[in-house]
Amino acid sequence: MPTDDLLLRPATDADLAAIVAVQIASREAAAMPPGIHPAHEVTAWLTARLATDDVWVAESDGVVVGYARITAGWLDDLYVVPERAGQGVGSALLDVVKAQQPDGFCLWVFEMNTPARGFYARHGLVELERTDGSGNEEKAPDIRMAWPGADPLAFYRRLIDEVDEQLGDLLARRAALTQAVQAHKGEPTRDPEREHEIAAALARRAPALGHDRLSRILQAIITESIDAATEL
Ligand SMILES: O=C(O)C(=O)C[C@]1(C(=O)O)C=C[C@@H](O)C=C1
Repeated sequence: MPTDDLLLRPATDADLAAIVAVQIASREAAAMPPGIHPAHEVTAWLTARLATDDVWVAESDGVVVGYARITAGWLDDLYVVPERAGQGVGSALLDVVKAQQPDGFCLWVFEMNTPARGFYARHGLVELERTDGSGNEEKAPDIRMAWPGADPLAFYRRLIDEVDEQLGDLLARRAALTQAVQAHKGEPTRDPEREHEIAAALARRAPALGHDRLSRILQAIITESIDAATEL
């Protein structure tokens, strides 16, 4: 069916039941881990989200066939009923999302969901980072993708600034711990075996960087932490 029959409009409270049904049907048919919330919990969740988030529906002949849910900088949900998959409904909704978030946005997609990953890649989204799934409810590996918007450099720099806020806090905490151990030892001493173990642990969390690079990064962090304490 062509997409010229589609009406794209902001959702209203009256769309709640339809949106819940779209999400459940779409998830069941998609290459995703099974939903872990029963319908009444999905309903409660989306009721609250409708009040706060920017939700758009795609309507065909008066029937909601897909929806997108947006929060600042994120596309949180994009679901299309299985009967209308591959017919441009998702693309039309994604165009709405791009128009609503011209400065770019991120989303999480399950690694196993290769059709969705291909769809997003075809629409200009890029892969940013991967997780082992330990941080999501389904415990399934996922991928953060991004559409970098009108000014990609500014978009990526904003994301770097967000991560560096956390990195700065972590470096301050780590330096304080190095300094505490060194103070306990009484004089600055290095323990290469211990540093090797730490680099190995870091490499398990950041395999793309690998042991040798992380070892050099760790060296710099420890050396600078010790130096900072001696300069106090
Ligand atoms: O564990 C120690 O012995 C420390 O002094 C701490 C620390 C670190 O900051 O992790 C610093 C220097 C050593 O070479 C090894 C590790």
